[in-house]
Amino acid sequence: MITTEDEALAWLRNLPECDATAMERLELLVAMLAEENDRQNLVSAASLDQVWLRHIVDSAQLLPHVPRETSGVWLDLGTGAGFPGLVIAALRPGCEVVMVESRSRRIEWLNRASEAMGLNKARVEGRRLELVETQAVSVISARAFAPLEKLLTLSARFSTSDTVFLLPKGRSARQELHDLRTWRHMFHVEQSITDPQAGIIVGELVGGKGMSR
Ligand SMILES: C[S@@+](CC[C@H](N)C(=O)[O-])C[C@H]1O[C@@H](n2cnc3c(N)ncnc32)[C@H](O)[C@@H]1O
Repeated sequence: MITTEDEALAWLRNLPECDATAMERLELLVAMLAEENDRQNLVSAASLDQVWLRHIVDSAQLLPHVPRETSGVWLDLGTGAGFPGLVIAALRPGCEVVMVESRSRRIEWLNRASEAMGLNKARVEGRRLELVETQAVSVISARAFAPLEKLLTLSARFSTSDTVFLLPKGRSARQELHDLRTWRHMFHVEQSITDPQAGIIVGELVGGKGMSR
C-alpha cells in the first residue's frame, strides 16, 4: 500500500511508461491543477497536499490492467479535473484518450491542460455522455462518475465483449458489484494501491454493448 507522497513518486518512477517526458507532463499537470483549483473547485483542497498519491498514482494504477500494446480508444467518463484521463494520456501518449465532460469550465480546463501538456492524441468530448456518438472502444474508465448500474446503462453502447472497464469505486466497490443484477459481466474487484478500503471494478460485459441485457 502506498501511503506517502515519496512512495507515490517512487512507484510512478518504476512504472514502465514513466519516462522523462511523462514525468514532466505530470509535474506540469500538478502545478496547473494547484493554480486552477483557486479558480474553480476541481478537487478538494485537502487532497492537493497529497496530489501524487490521491490523484496521480490513484489514476496511474489503472495502467497495469491494460497491456501496453492495446490499440483503440480509451474512453474516460466524467473526467472533471483530469482523472484519470489526463494521467493516462501523459503516460500512454500513443493512446487515443477521449475525455467526456459536460461542465463548461471543466471542459475549458481539460482542453487547456491537455494542450499545455502536449497531449496530441488526447481529445475532450465536451458534452454529456448521452450525446456522444456511439463507437466501440478498447477501454472505459470512470472515477467518481456514477453508481455502477447507471454507469453501465450510459456506457454499454461503447463496449464490445473485448472492452475493458476500469472503475475506481472507492469503498463501495464490492457492494456495488454484489448489488448489480441487470448485466451479465465478468467483473471482479481489484484492491486499490492508494487506499486500503478502496477497490477498482475491472472486467468486461458479456456480449458488450448491453446486447445480453
Ligand atoms: C465527481 S466528478 C469526478 C471527476 C474525475 N473523474 C475525478 O475523479 O476527479 C464527476 C464528473 O462527471 C461529470 N459528469 C457527470 N455526469 C456527466 C454526463 N452525463 N456526461 C458527461 N459528464 C458528466 C461532472 O461534470 C463531473 O465533472
